[in-house]
Amino acid sequence: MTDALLDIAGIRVGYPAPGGGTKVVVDGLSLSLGAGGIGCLLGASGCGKTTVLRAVAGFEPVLAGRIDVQGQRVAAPGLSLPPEKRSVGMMFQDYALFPHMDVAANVAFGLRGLSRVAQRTRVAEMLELVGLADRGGAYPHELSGGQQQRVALARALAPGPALLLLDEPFSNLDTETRQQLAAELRGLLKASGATVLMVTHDQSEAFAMADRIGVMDGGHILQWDCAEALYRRPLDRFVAGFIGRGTLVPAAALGLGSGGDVLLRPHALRPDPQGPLQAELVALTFRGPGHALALRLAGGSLVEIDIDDPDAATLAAQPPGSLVRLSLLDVAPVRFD
Ligand SMILES: Nc1ncnc2c1ncn2[C@@H]1O[C@H](COP(=O)(O)OP(=O)(O)OP(=O)(O)O)[C@@H](O)[C@H]1O
Repeated sequence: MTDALLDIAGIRVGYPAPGGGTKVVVDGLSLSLGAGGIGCLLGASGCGKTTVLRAVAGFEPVLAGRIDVQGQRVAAPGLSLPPEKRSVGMMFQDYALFPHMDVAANVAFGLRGLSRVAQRTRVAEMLELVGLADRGGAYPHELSGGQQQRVALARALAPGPALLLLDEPFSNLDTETRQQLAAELRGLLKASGATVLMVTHDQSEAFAMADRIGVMDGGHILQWDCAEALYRRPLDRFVAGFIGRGTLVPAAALGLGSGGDVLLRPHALRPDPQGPLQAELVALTFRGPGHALALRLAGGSLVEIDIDDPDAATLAAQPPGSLVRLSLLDVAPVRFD
């Protein structure tokens, strides 16, 4: 055992297959989170993110591997502690607030073991934490989506779980509210001291929320790292393509020797009349702010780079098909064999 608050080692999780047997959807997955850390599983729909949360919460057994919470084994083959014995709280995609209960009663829902006075104190603390101290008497339909989400968070945190699981916490909110709330929710979670494992398919949410992110594909974590490391030092081609904007191009197309492919980020190349590289101009598009320049490199790779307004003004006079000279700014680009 380690001193991590959540330690998942090599879990396999599956569902009954229609024709009999088991369809394995998570395999050989490991991660570990220290107390107070926020971890996030990031991946496309169907890659197994929710299944991992369900296994940690105690709704799905593990077929191999183990899960420890606070040093206690909660899941292993043949062992599955019931959800209520795991000290794990969960906030689901749709919040599922009780519509006929006011905010205070919703938050008190998981506190039935406490005295009335203790319940009232804890509810007040939680509503204070999420900035809704004066809304305890309101009903869910009287609140905005963002406020409802904060009530759901207060309800999930109220019993003081060692670990909080958040499944797509922003899925009900419009894009603008999401951006604003991701940073706010991170602040609330950090203030609460909770250890959190969340899932999302949205990279900007993962970046805004998490200390560590696991990029998932096909039931595996390909890389478990901080946002910056995923962007700057992706360990494999899938992560390189999935995180941030960028294109893998043959090293030779950028005048770099010894083969393989290079990850070209949008700021890695810039127009430069004295530059050593040459590419064909495909299109110049105003993005607001800045411009995107689509280019065809030697060998045929199509790439898009971001350029400054002065460079765009110079290139605006050049027709598609003309040649553009370039220099490579990224002196040590990420390479794959
Ligand atoms: N109860 C179930 N029975 C059978 N198969 C299931 C069940 N739940 C999920 N699956 C399958 O397991 C795979 C992983 O699903 P999961 O919900 O974990 O993915 P996800 O990454 O969370 O996707 P999403 O973002 O769409 O929720 C999918 O192929 C899904 O169809």
